[in-house]
Amino acid sequence: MTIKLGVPSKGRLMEKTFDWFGARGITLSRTGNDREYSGAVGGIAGVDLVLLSAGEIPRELAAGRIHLGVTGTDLIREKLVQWDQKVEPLAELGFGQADLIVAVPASWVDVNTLDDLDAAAAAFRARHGFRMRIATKYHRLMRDYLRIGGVADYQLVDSQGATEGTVKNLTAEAVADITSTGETLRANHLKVLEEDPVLRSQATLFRSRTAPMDAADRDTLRDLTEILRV
Ligand SMILES: Nc1ncnc2c1ncn2[C@@H]1O[C@H](COP(=O)(O)OP(=O)(O)OP(=O)(O)O)[C@@H](O)[C@H]1O
Ligand SMILES: O=P(O)(O)OC[C@H]1O[C@H](OP(=O)(O)OP(=O)(O)O)[C@H](O)[C@@H]1O
Repeated sequence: MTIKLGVPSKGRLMEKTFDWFGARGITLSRTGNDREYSGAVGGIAGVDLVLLSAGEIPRELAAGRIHLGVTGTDLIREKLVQWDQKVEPLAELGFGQADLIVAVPASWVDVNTLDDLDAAAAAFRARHGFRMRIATKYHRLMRDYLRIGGVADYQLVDSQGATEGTVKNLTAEAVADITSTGETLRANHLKVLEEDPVLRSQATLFRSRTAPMDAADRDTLRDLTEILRV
């Protein structure tokens, strides 16, 4: 068999992942034309490159269809129940840093903390007859965080992209999303609550705890982790 390495198939994450492996003597490359999702691994035999959406890598690792995968810790924690039983983080890669935060309209001058948000949510429900809407794609992480933080009168609305626009579009009152420079939040007149982030994420190399391996695969994996020094 072979060791399957899952890597994001496009954008910044793909390029930086290729650079990170390249700096350690393992060359990852896309083969075929620009739109073909196939790739090659140089510097070691017995490893196949699998190009995948960053969001699907957690599921593929948990299902044991790939042995190693690069994705954000935010996606692992959001998508895998009891993530640490399914995957093991081998190395933080030092890019793709982003914080999962809660943000409200900058004009809400009385709302700066989670306690303030709870009070505002209760007032909102009394006034409007429905619960304050928080737009996010991080449903599991946010439900846990808001429960522990004591916020009750809210509803999550799903937003898979352009989440910061939901407030202006009147489909949500607040958002929970990742931020890096903060520019998207500022441009959409949103401010982050003063609490620590819900989660600090970065691109990380994970090992599947469930992917089947024969003796040759085990040798390959050991050689690869030695070359990568992880
Ligand atoms: N602005 C950003 N700065 C740094 N990291 C980011 C930024 N936006 C997203 N990320 C990180 O990149 C990873 C992939 O993000 P996302 O799920 O948005 O993927 P995508 O690029 O939309 O790809 P796909 O749609 O194929 O899954 C996540 O772990 C996320 O934390
Ligand atoms: O703090 P900033 O540096 O402004 O970056 C934050 C933005 O980056 C991500 O979006 P992405 O570009 O992945 O697009 P998306 O809206 O489709 O998720 C994230 O969802 C924010 O919208």
